[in-house]
Amino acid sequence: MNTLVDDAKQHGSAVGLSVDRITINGGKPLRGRIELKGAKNLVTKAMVAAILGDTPSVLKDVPNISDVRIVRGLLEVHGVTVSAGAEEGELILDPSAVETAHMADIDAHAGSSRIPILFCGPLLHRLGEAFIPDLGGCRIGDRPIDYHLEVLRNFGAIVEKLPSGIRMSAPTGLHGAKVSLPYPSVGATEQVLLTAVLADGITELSGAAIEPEIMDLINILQKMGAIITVDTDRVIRIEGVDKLDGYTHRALFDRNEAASWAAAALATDGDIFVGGARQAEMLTFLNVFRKVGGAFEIEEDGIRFFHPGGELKPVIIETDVHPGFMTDWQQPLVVALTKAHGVSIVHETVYEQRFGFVDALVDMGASIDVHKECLGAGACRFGQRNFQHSAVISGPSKLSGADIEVPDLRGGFSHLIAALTAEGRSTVSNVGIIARGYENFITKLELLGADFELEA
Ligand SMILES: CC(=O)N[C@H]1[C@@H](OP(=O)(O)OP(=O)(O)OC[C@H]2O[C@@H](n3ccc(=O)[nH]c3=O)[C@H](O)[C@@H]2O)O[C@H](CO)[C@@H](O)[C@@H]1O
Ligand SMILES: C=C(OP(=O)(O)O)C(=O)O
Repeated sequence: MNTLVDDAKQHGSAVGLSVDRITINGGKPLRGRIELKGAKNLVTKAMVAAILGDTPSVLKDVPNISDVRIVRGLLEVHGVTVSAGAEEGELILDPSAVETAHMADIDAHAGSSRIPILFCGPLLHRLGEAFIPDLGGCRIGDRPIDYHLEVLRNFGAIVEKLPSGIRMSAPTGLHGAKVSLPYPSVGATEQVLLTAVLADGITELSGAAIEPEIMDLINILQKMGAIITVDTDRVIRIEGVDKLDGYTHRALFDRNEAASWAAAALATDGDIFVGGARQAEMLTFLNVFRKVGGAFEIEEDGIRFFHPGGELKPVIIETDVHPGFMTDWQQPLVVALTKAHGVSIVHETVYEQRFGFVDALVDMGASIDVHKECLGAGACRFGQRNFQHSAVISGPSKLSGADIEVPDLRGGFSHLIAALTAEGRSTVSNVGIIARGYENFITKLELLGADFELEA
């Protein structure tokens, strides 16, 4: 079987989604209210952090998405007992049996998520060794792990690459280090945090990523007993401690999901109240949303995103690390930009191959050209390197229904939006991939009044 189809089925079935395809009758505005839970990009890391505690942790607002299921499976293989708490979306993670678990089944869970790499530090602290199977995640570029491995070597880990994955050991323990990242990688920053908190001595990380999800992970680690200082200019200092306890924490809301539904409201001429969304973590998105012609109202319990009428306007966006315009926001927004009057440019500077999803939009009638030149304010790491990383979107275009296949998580959500705005019927297949990061997206579409049928 084709791996993409296989992946889509696995992700879908992990959350009880038994359909592969949705047939959508487009042209109906999405209207109504949906509720967010915790961020995929925080919750999965918070689950790993529980391994570091001497006592159980309680994580609230955990979404029912397949990446959470995968991390849960990995934790259980490592001896962490994971059970449901009293409230919906609450997980209790008890790491007391990690030392006695055996690691024979580990590659049963390989290949579906990028999180296994973050088990290294916690397992090295608890067991003195770790084995990391091949990593999954969205195919949006090469996604190397060189920064992670270099960071772990700096802490004193011995890294051995095997055909089946990577084996690590720390025969003399892990020691605080001065670490500098060549690019503010989210994952590598988390690697440093999860390793440094129990390492012997002080760690100074420069070139750190400072995404809100990382700040929330720091909140969690501090609750556990860690000492972490966030300085100006992307410097984070961690004073290693001897032991950490479990935590109780309500996860930060999923700002990527919020931005996706906001884009859906705009593209479909709709009006969606996204319960749980907050302004502070979405400032950059909200500015762009307003410049395109979208409107929003910030309430205590969420944000209402709507199309206020009138023409949408083109924008020039450059994706970037926080506090820039997040790379995971561009795909859903590009669909709305196909309706803007004029030429928009999206310069993708975080991942080198994140425009695979536009082919389907072009088949549906969008006018989008992708270029290898840097068409943003400045050159990025991908300039002069043959990566098609700048998109020029000329609008407005009328999209027509088509048969389209979901290529990755955010590209998949943008395909759903495209089908919802298009004239006529579209069939979107491999929708299981969307379950990696969007909880109950089918139910939410129903709540918002979308006209669709599910196909097995
Ligand atoms: C599960 C999770 O939280 N995923 C998010 C995380 O991914 P992830 O943590 O994988 O992304 P990174 O921030 O690490 O990647 C950013 C850039 O650094 C490069 N790089 C990274 C590590 C490394 O060892 N070597 C290297 O070259 C990557 O190829 C990429 O070009 O941040 C991305 C950027 O905000 C988001 O799009 C993802 O949704
Ligand atoms: C790229 C993404 O996730 P991951 O890093 O898990 O593949 C995403 O959330 O859009």
